[in-house]
Amino acid sequence: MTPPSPWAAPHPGAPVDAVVHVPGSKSLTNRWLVLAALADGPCTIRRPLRSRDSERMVDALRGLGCHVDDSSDEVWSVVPAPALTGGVRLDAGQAGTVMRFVPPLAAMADGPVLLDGHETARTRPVGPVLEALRSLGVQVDDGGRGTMPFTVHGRGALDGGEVTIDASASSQFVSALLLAAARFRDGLTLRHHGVGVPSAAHLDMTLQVLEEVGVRTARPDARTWRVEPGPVRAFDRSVEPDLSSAAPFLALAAVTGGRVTVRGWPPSTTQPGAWLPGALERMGARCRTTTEGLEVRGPAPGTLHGVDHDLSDVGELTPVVAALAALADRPGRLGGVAHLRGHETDRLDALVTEITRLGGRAEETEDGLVIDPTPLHGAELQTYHDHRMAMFAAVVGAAVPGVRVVDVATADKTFPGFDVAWERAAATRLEHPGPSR
Ligand SMILES: O=C(O)C1=C[C@@H](OP(=O)(O)O)[C@@H](O)[C@H](O)C1
Ligand SMILES: C=C(OP(=O)(O)O)C(=O)O
Repeated sequence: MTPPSPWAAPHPGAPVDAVVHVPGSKSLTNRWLVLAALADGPCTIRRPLRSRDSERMVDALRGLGCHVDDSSDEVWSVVPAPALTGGVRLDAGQAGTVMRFVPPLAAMADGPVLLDGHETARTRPVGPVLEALRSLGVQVDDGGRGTMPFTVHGRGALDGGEVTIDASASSQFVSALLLAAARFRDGLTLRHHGVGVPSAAHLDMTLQVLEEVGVRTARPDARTWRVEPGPVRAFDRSVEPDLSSAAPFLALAAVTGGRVTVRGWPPSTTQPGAWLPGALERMGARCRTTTEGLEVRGPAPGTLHGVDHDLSDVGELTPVVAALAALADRPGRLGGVAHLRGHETDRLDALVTEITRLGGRAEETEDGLVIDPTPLHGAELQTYHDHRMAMFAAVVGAAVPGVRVVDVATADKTFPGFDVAWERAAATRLEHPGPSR
């Protein structure tokens, strides 16, 4: 059911005690889908994320001739096309993973592939991926903009070779090329020039999934990746819960002085969410792994510490971390995330605007934000078609009465039913609040 807009963000006013189950990882689901399209046989993806971003990837694969059976919520099967087919128009929606990961597949299709998306996605950068394909001999028509819409004129096959790009605006440029490169005749040597590549966690994830399907990769130096040519082995894989979708729920424990357990937290993972327990502990929360998952216990309300965070490896978590920073006991600096200006919205600008609307103090820096916590008041918050701005607003609303959220349903980019899961968690109460259980 579509939630009302504006949606009244629940304000528990007491410590919560929730056990939550979050949907599968967007980043892993869409990587497995891409690899399935390139695999040497039928593949099985268990516990996938079904959301706007993964639906756009499924549609793209079907458009390229793959058979995807997603009738079950538990298990999807993908039969790769004998040869990827062109002559198709694909819709990336708002999904960065679709607009960046699909062009290298399109380059191996047997005809033109037009990729377009949601109007907010038409300003997001794709240029370095398109330039890389051009330098590998593929014709790409993008009107010189480096954004959607564009047409990749598939050639059936690519020789691969050596390519240099500037991936400072998105790690997804690197992931896109690496994911497809084993199917290039000569594989790929990819070099980055420019300031650093953000989101190291997602790059590790790309190398990890490639290894799991038998693709040989190497990292000769910090700015170079090598993918050897070879088959992508057919696979049967389960998708981890999305730890970035779990982040607001962990924050709910932190800001209410309550307890939240996220079920199925993986013992080891390449997801950026692996960074969260350490960061929450530095802010005064306590985290431990139980038989159920990861449990976070928040400090007494009002005592969450403001600390500085380098988010360069885990930029996706910034909006939730910004909510925590705005509710902390002293200023905190969030750095390493200049590229968030090119996300679903300009997230640095959006966060400053919304924190200011709440009566708080925040400023943009060259590569992030400085947040100086002050007492906040209720307000109607905008979400800018950005799922993570909806999650930011929900976390603030858990600590500040009177927060209303415009278009909380936009969270369904990665978390369908976020509002219901949030209401349920926020309605729980810890029976014995206090420093220990
Ligand atoms: O590869 C991925 O799955 C992602 C990489 C990151 O992109 P950027 O490096 O553009 O931030 C992240 O923010 C995005 O949500 C998902
Ligand atoms: C930046 C994000 O998404 P995308 O995959 O569309 O880049 C995100 O999920 O925070």
